[in-house]
Amino acid sequence: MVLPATMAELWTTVGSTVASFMFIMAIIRQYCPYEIQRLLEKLTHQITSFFYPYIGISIHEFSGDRLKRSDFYANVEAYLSSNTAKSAKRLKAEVGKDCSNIVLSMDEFERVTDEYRGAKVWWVLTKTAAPPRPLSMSYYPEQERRFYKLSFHKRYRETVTESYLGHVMKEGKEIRVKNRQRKLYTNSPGYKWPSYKQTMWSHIVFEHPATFETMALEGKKKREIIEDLMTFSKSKEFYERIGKAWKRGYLLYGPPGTGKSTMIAAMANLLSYDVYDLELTAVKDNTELRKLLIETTSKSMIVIEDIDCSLDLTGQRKKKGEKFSKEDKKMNDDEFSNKERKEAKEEGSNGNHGSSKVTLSGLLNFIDGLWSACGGERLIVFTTNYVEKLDPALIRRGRMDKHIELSYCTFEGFKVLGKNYLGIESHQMFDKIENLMGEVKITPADVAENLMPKSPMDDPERCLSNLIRALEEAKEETAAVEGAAEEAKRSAEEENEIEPTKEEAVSL
Ligand SMILES: Nc1ncnc2c1ncn2[C@@H]1O[C@H](COP(=O)(O)OP(=O)(O)OP(=O)(O)O)[C@@H](O)[C@H]1O
Ligand SMILES: [Mg+2]
Repeated sequence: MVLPATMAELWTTVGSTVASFMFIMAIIRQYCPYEIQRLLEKLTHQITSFFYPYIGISIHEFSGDRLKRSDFYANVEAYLSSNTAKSAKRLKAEVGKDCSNIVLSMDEFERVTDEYRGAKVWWVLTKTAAPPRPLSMSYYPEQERRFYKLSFHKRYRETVTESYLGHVMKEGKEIRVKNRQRKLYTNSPGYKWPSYKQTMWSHIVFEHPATFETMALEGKKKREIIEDLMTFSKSKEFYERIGKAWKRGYLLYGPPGTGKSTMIAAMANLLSYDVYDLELTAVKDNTELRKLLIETTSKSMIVIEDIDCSLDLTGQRKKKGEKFSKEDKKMNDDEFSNKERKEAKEEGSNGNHGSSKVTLSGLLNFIDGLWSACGGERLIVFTTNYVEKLDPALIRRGRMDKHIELSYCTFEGFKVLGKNYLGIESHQMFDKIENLMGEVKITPADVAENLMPKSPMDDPERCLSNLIRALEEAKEETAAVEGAAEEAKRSAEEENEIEPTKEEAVSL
C-alpha cells in the first residue's frame, strides 16, 4: 500500500473515500427496498460507532416537560461564558450585573475546547427545530430547542462523567450566584408577555436600596428578623433532615406607611433573592397560579401584597375597590387617621378589577401543596393592613411561619430616620419629639416625609421643626376627634335617659 506523502495527499485520499462511500449509499437508497436500506443504515451506524472513538452528551435547555429551564443548562452556560469564551471566535454579548459590565458567551454553533485533568473536551451550542406540540402545551409559543453538546474521547469517559460534569455544575452555579442580576418579576397584565416569550413572568432589574440598617425599627426586633432570615438561608440540610420543603412564610401586617413593602425590599437585599410580586387579581385560575409557581426559581421571595384585598374568608374573590367597605371603615375608625384611609381608598380604587377564579384552597395549595416544594429556598411573604380579616387557615404557623407586626414610629425608629435623613444622632429638639411621640401615633412614612429636606435651605433644625409641627397638629386632631367622640357618647347617654324604654312606653 502506498502511503500519502503530504497532508494535501492525505486529505485527497480521505475526500475521495468519503465521496465514493456517499455515492454507493445514494445508489443503495435509490434502488434497494426500504428494509435493506434500514439494515444497511443500522450496520453503518454500528461500524462507525465501533471505530469512532468519541462520545457525545447533550444538555438541553428545557427538559421533557418543557415547563422549566434546566438548571444544568444554565450552569453550563455560565461555566462556558467564564471559562471558554476567550477561545471562542463568535460571541454573544449581554449586559451583566448592575448594567456595569458586559458578559460574553459563545454564540450558536460555536465550538470551544476545555481541558480537565488531562482530558480534552469540546462544547458546541446547537439548536434544532421544535417537534409539533401536544394540545395541552399550546399555551407556550413554539420555539427552537437549544442544547449544549459535549464531546470527548472514550478513554476519558470516567473522568468526564464522574468528575468533570460535577465540576462544571458546581463552578457554573457559583458563577451564576456571583454574576446574578437580581430581578423583580411581575405577572401583572400591564406587562403582558410577548408571544415569543415562554415565561408567564415579566421582569426588570431589582434595584431597591432599602436595607435593615435604614429601616426605622427597634433594634431587638430588627436583629430577631435578620437572624431568622439568615438561619433560614443556611438551613438546607436541616429542612432535608426534618422532611420539610425549604421554604418559609412571612406575614407582615400593620397600618399603611409602616414599612411593610420597605421590609420586603430589605429582606430581598439581605439574602440576595429575586422578588416575584404576585398580583393575585390578575391570575385567571388555580391552574394558572400553579404555572406561575412552577416558573419561580430558588433564592427568591414570592410576595402577595394586600392579601386581604385578594381573597375573602370564604375563598370568594373580592375586588380591590372593596377594601374599605362601610363596615371596615366603622371597624377601623379609631385605628387609622382620615388621611390614611383616603390614601388606601385611592390605592384600592386604582386596583385591578379583572375577574379571576383563584380560590382560597388554590392559594393554600400554592403555599404548601406538593408543587410548592419545587425549587427550594423560597420565602412567601404576605402583607396586609387588616390581619384580623384573614382566614386563620391562611396564616396558621407552617404556612405563615413568622408574623411580624409593623406599627407606628417609636422614638428609637425616629432616631434611625434622623440619622438617615439628616445625618444627626442627637439634637436638643429630640426630647420634645420623644415626648410628643409618646402622646400621638405617627407612621414612619409621615416622619420620613417631614424629615425630608424640600429645599437647599432646609437644614436639620428646619426639618425637625417641621416634624414637631406635624406631631403637634396630629395631637390637636386626636384631641378634637376624642372630644367629638366623647360629646357624641354623652349626648347618646342623655337621649337614652330621657327617652322612655319600649316597655315604659307600652305601660304609659
Ligand atoms: N419602618 C420604616 N423605616 C424606614 N422608612 C419607612 C418605614 N416605614 C415607612 N417608611 C417610608 O415610608 C414609605 C412608605 O412605606 P411602605 O411603602 O413600606 O409602607 P407600607 O407599610 O408598605 O404601606 P402600605 O400598607 O400602604 O402598603 C417608604 O418609602 C419609606 O421611605
Ligand atoms: Mg406596601
